[in-house]
Amino acid sequence: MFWREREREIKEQTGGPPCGQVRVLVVGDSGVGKTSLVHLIVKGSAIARPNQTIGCTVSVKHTTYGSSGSSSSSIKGDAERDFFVELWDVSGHERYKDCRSLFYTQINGVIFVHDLSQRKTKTNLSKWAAEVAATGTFSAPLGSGGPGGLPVPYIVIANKADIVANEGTRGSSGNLVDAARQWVEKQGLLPSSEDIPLVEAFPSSGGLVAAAKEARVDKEAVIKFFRQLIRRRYFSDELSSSNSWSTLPIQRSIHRSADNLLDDDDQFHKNPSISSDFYMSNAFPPLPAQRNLTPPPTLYPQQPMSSSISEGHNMSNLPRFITMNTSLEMGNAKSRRADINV
Ligand SMILES: Nc1nc2c(ncn2[C@@H]2O[C@H](COP(=O)(O)OP(=O)(O)OP(=O)(O)O)[C@@H](O)[C@H]2O)c(=O)[nH]1
Repeated sequence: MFWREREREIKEQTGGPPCGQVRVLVVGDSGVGKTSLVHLIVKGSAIARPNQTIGCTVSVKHTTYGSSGSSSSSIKGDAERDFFVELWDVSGHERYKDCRSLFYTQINGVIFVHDLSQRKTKTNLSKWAAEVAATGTFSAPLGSGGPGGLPVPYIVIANKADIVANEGTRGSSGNLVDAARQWVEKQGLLPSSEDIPLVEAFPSSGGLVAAAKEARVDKEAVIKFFRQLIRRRYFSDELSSSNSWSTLPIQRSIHRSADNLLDDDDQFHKNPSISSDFYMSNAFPPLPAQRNLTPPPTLYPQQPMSSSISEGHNMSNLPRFITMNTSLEMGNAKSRRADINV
């Protein structure tokens, strides 16, 4: 009783939950590089010989989110809060096909991974999307479904660009995100280049391994995706107040079917100069928080805190992604990893 009271007092003083968590599913065919990608995201380094994932491995990326430097006199406006991004790396092996939906619970977002040197792995993403959509449960679902009816934000990562480059295939810039973006563009989901965040930090040549060697982790793409999920789950009032959603090509996105993911194409190779972005998720308006499913367990319940961010930003003019204060850069955040073989 005492602790509950104390917890409530702290929340009142700080204006919201001091920490939270979002769950991201990482799916794609076996061998496309999901584990390698997760390792790069979480550790910022390459993994030499990743073991084939057995069932599912959960890694945790620590990040902070908040509005430091706000002019607000309240503690609330200045507080940065801890968030934990759970990356559920689900084995792509067929042997787990019948049971892997066990891991599709309370999902906030999905990372689809395919191998640029194996076209089939890209076309198969539609199956993954449909499977997750059909058998998963979702936290903070969107109003309408994306590919296969997937009701949460997602990104697509085209991996192994180095192989494609080595094989002499007419390729993109070698940037994984470039490739993914071009694919997204082909789907007609990106309204204009001005909405595209910078992704220079993402592997600009070579694959994950090369990127990891140089300790380059995307701070402007993958991390923004995570922040978006955090915002959706914990700061949903902000999203509602932002009109940025409504400027997006909602119609086209909402009516996409799983088949769209099946479109095998050469788009990865057609416009190598375009920088990247692959947040299809932004094409959907957010739902009010009350429509969320039961959220995954966190230390503190969801509590929208619109004022903590809006001080520092003109919410009505937000780009699709909030430009975060430099103090929130992921490079400053400690990352920890806790692998749990489920
Ligand atoms: N050349 C190259 N190889 C990569 C890259 N990313 C991953 N690999 C290799 O691809 C192989 C499979 O990588 P994993 O990360 O285990 O693939 P996975 O998708 O997790 O596979 P499952 O656990 O079977 O689902 C490993 O040998 C990696 O070293 C890349 O960007 N370039």
